[in-house]
Amino acid sequence: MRLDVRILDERLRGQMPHYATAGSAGLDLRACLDAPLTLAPGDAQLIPTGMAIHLGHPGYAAMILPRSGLGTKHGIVLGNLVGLIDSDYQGPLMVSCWNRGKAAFTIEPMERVAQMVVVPVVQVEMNVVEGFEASERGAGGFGSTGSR
Ligand SMILES: O=c1ccn([C@H]2C[C@H](O)[C@@H](COP(=O)(O)OP(=O)(O)OP(=O)(O)O)O2)c(=O)[nH]1
Ligand SMILES: [Mg+2]
Repeated sequence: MRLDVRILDERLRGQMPHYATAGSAGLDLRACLDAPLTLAPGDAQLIPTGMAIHLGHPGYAAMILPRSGLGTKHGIVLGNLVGLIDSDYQGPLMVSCWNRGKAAFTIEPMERVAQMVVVPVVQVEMNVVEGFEASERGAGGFGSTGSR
């Protein structure tokens, strides 16, 4: 599908988020920083991606997720764990970068810091009931099926 995007940082032109391979799910988002940003262990900073998107239909959302390399090798994940972008949001797309590691990490301007996945959404209407039709699981959870 086509996604309306506004470029807010001219440096993005020519390096717009794109699918790195034919089968990629995520579009890498760049840190539109003016200077390198060092995150001390435990620090989080909201970083602009240099663009705004408008999904424009309640049947879609976008999720911002960590990149696995940065997350596992350097502890750079997201301050909100997952970013959820509403279909009617038109403001600057931001990434909260959190250094959950033990060493400082420097994010360079225009480095790819996270990835965005567009997903389908079902909006529901709450239907209040007194009880549920029986299911195989019922209220079992939190390991109820065993751990091995
Ligand atoms: O990582 C993120 C998370 C959110 N947003 C933007 C898009 C999203 O549609 C909006 C609101 O996000 P959310 O609903 O998660 O935050 P909130 O704290 O509930 O704010 P609001 O009261 O504005 O909904 O902020 C981002 O740019 N990056
Ligand atoms: Mg909200």
